[in-house]
Amino acid sequence: MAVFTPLSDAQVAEFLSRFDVGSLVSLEGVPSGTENSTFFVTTDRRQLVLTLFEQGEHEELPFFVDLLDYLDEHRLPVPGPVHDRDGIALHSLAGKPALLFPRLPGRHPLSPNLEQCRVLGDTLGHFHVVSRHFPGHRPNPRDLNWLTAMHHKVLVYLSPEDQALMKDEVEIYQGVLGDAPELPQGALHGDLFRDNTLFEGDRLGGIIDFYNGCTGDLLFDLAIVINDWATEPDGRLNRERHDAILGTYLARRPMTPAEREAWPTMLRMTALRYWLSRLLVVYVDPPAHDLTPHDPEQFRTILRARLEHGALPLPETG
Ligand SMILES: Nc1ncnc2c1ncn2[C@@H]1O[C@H](COP(=O)(O)OP(=O)(O)O)[C@@H](O)[C@H]1O
Ligand SMILES: N[C@@H](CCOP(=O)(O)O)C(=O)O
Repeated sequence: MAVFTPLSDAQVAEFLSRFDVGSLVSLEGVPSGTENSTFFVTTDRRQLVLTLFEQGEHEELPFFVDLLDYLDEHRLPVPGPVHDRDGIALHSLAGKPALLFPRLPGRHPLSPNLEQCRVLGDTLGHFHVVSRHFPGHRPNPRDLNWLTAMHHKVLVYLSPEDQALMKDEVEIYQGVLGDAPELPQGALHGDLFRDNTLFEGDRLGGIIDFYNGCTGDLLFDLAIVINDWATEPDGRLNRERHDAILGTYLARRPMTPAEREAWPTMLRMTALRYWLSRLLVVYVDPPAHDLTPHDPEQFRTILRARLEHGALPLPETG
């Protein structure tokens, strides 16, 4: 259950009256959210999603609005925030910052087929071509500096073997990525897991949940995608999904030589990023709400598999 702040029909009807979206017909809390309160709102004119921000840095919300507006203007499949009659998107409701979005069609592809992988790779490639010119700035909150600063907090909860693994890995990333030439930069989704996309058959209805959005190494975003979308339960890469995603991505945005060099390290670093963030949730900073945390072991397994088997060859593009 993840509606942390219940809303009445009257509150939402009054809220909607500043927007040109029609009148409230029905309001439904969305149970699957993890951080914010999300509602499906139906009016006599359209289907919408209302999000109340429960946690996080509220001063960063204008960045997310600007990023979504920018991507929407560039015809990426994202929920461009609905602006009111005065052009304002960000409001307050029940004492919480609130945004209204179009409701996008589709379901999360938990076992994506190869066409869905191709579509996702193509869309992310397009996203990154466009996002290189996004003028906003928000440093990546889960980059190597964060890993370096935070990994100490969980070491005490790990076996001696895992402590050594985590410490050695962070040191290697500092060596490899610290000395590398700057990688191509742009705006990132920052958490593009399967459950942050919606597909209707093979059509991508949209990419949602931009609250890890930031600016930084584009390769970081791509490595997150490969680790989530193209990994077998034993942590090894699934070659077909890997090639489907990277084939279409690289056709849109070929990697630079520095990115090719950094790629195996980036796959490991983004696996460790989730191993660590999930460990922090379990041991150090559990959420105020009673939600089942994601399993840290899954990303330890992925990290170990990347270490043991390395990266797969990158597919050739036409
Ligand atoms: N624009 C949207 N269109 C359709 N469904 C959405 C949209 N935004 C959110 N959802 C649904 O609400 C759920 C929770 O939203 P999300 O932004 O992921 O919340 P949280 O950050 O709390 O996890 C999503 O898994 C999805 O099912
Ligand atoms: N998708 C993530 C959750 C979001 O990451 P966080 O660093 O913002 O906690 C996961 O599967 O762990």
